[in-house]
Amino acid sequence: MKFPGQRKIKHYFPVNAGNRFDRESVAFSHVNTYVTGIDQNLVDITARVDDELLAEFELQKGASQLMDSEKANLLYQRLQLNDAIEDEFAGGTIGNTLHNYSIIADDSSILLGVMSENIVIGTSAYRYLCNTSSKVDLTHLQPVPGAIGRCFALITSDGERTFGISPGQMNALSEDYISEAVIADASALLLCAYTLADESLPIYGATLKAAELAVKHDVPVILTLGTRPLVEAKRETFARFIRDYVTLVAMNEEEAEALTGHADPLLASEIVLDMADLVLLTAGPEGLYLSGYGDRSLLRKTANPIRSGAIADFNAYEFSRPIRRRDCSEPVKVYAQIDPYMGGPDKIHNTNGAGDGALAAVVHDMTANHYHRTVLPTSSKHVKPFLTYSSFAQVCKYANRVSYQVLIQNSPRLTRGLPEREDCLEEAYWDS
Ligand SMILES: Nc1ncnc2c1ncn2[C@@H]1O[C@H](COP(=O)(O)OP(=O)(O)OP(=O)(O)O)[C@@H](O)[C@H]1O
Ligand SMILES: O=c1[nH]cnc2c1ncn2[C@@H]1O[C@H](CO)[C@@H](O)[C@H]1O
Repeated sequence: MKFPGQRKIKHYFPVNAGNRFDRESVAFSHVNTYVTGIDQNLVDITARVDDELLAEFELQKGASQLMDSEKANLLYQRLQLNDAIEDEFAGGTIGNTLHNYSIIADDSSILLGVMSENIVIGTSAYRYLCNTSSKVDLTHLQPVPGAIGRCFALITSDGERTFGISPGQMNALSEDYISEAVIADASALLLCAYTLADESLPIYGATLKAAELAVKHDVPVILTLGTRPLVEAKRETFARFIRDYVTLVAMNEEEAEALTGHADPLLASEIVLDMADLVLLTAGPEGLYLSGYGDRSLLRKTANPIRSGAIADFNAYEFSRPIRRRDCSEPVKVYAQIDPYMGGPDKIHNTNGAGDGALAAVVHDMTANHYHRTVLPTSSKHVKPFLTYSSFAQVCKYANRVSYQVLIQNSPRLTRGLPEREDCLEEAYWDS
């Protein structure tokens, strides 16, 4: 696997500068890592629409919502008639994150979900397979006799995306297709709130089984919250699930407010830290926040100016590395924030998937840490079971950079990794 943001070799390798053994054991060892995750497999049908069309089809702007197949077919016909469809491309919040992880980390991932057993050229299933990185292992998917899901990703002129979901058989995933071996050896298990929305669906049971196995095998569970109305409707259920199973929660500001009642990102993160160990909160043009725990004796002071918001001096220890609360002798909440990379792209056509991109970067840093610990358990990097390889501040930079890449591509799935060097930046950007 590639190490995250290998811009400053000195910063990442060798860990103990000049130690030839360390360098060689890293270079020559063949440790296989991968992450896994469960998704409602679907394709994104991206189309440009106006607010009137959203109103006509009773779609709540900015949210993800289910549509019955009659309405979905009518919408599809209308979009075709208006020549509004830009793309039909593999989507799904976890599918995107695994794909992007595999692209930026050059490492494997295993996708769990359903796939049509008969693939016909041009169908959603066909497109899904065509647009997924070959590093994403699709051999554990459950075959189903019908179609996978369709997600109408409707983009309005303000760049906002609204999702209408026609589920097909995307929720048919049975717990029989959740293999203990796959979960036990993974560096992380990625889940989304969407598969926890309806207890009567098979995919709900599959998600619960995967989460239980992950906890049994001490594999970090990562939960991304999906969409505000769902979090509002299931607030208590999700809070309980997070307390019981989740290490890292990823969400945007709206989902954070729905979960905690706080619109302020720092206050919302503080509350979520009482349920989980690490919180990624993306805030669109305000950048993103990464919050978690540091152990008091291992805290590292920032060299950046100290900042205050709803929490005073919140970034004081952003150079520390995140660790689970239970692994701290004296846990201290640590916060970091970063503005959009380069201020964000000049023009944003479509923000779809920018949050998934940020999460893929955090997952990459966590997996790099797992890999390094497996190869070099005696390294000074592993005096404690840290969750990431890099500091809060560094992970923020990386997540922000990957989001930017998604935004300039206008598509949630990256076609290639990040450039090795940032020509537009001074090397110093990657220090610290
Ligand atoms: N308007 C913007 N200007 C600059 N940067 C942006 C803008 N919107 C998003 N970003 C960047 O993308 C990151 C993630 O964006 P956002 O908070 O919109 O994610 P999200 O709502 O979870 O997206 P999705 O659910 O579609 O994946 C932000 O942290 C920021 O770095
Ligand atoms: O209900 C859903 N289940 C799974 N994925 C979804 C759902 N709604 C939207 N997305 C996915 O979220 C991605 C951006 O984060 C989009 O690519 C879309 O496919």
